[in-house]
Amino acid sequence: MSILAIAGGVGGAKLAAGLAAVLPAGELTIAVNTGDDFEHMGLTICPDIDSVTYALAGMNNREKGWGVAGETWAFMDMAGKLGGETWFALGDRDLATHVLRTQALRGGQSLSAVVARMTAALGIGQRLVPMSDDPVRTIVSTDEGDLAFQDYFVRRQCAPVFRAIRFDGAERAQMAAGFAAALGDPGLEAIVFCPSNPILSIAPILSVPGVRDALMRRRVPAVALSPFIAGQAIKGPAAKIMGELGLGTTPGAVADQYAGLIDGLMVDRADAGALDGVLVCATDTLMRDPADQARLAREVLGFARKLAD
Ligand SMILES: O=c1nc2n(C[C@H](O)[C@H](O)[C@H](O)CO)c3cc(O)ccc3cc-2c(=O)[nH]1
Repeated sequence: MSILAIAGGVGGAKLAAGLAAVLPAGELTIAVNTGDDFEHMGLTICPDIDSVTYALAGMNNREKGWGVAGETWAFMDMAGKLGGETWFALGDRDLATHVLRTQALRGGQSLSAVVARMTAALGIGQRLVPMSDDPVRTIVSTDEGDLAFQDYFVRRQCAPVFRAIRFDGAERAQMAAGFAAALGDPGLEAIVFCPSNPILSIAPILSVPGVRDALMRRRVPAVALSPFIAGQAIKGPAAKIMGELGLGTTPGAVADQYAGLIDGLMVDRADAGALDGVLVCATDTLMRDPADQARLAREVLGFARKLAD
């Protein structure tokens, strides 16, 4: 039996780590957003893949939600002294990931191959796959014009008003083989949308040709975990963006983002209440530590299995 999780970075990584901890090794595939990826200081940075990787390896920085725990910043300090860019912080340990990945990609390896090798090296027993091996780049249209994703998210701290989003390269991108294999796995038991930002993190995955169709045609239950508690995002700009788009942050607004793609929505107890078209399950959705992540992962899987009955 197998489970497919669909995840962005910070919020997604926590549930992904919980699922990885409670499922037997090899039974979980996590398909991860690469729309946030970019070239910076000559390196290919894949923030969501790295956030999920570090979380599954138990080496993530829990306060920041990205990067490595116990990080040092000598490289950034020196780069700043030399007049280099410092708005996007690359820690010394994290830097090794970007350098080795860039070297492998330039040597002709696919992103999938690089991710498989690095996750294995860090002792991760579940499959982590990029949504695609082809470049897809998220562009945010704002009141100040179009911004590349990290310019909007990190450099401008999401301050410009969000108007629209597009995923450059998506129309030419192919689903990564490992993602397609998980979607087509006859032993697939359930699909889980992690509590990532539906607009910034999940929409790019759905923009890859074939992904939405395959999810619509699923024969197994699909559940999403809402990233909101009482209208507020646990971390990040999801509430601001959903507000600026006039969508709101209610469970209904989340369910609308996944219309036709989910059978159940897990929400916090603060948001309990029935919805049309999807079954709702209310629980404590805040993940403070690995124990919460594992508990919530078990509850999400239990909910999905109940939907299959
Ligand atoms: O807010 C920040 N996020 C940083 N992130 C996080 C990242 O840009 C976003 O959280 C995601 O793209 C959104 O999911 C990094 C991620 C990496 O993998 C490597 C370096 C960074 C650096 C920053 C940073 O300086 N500031």
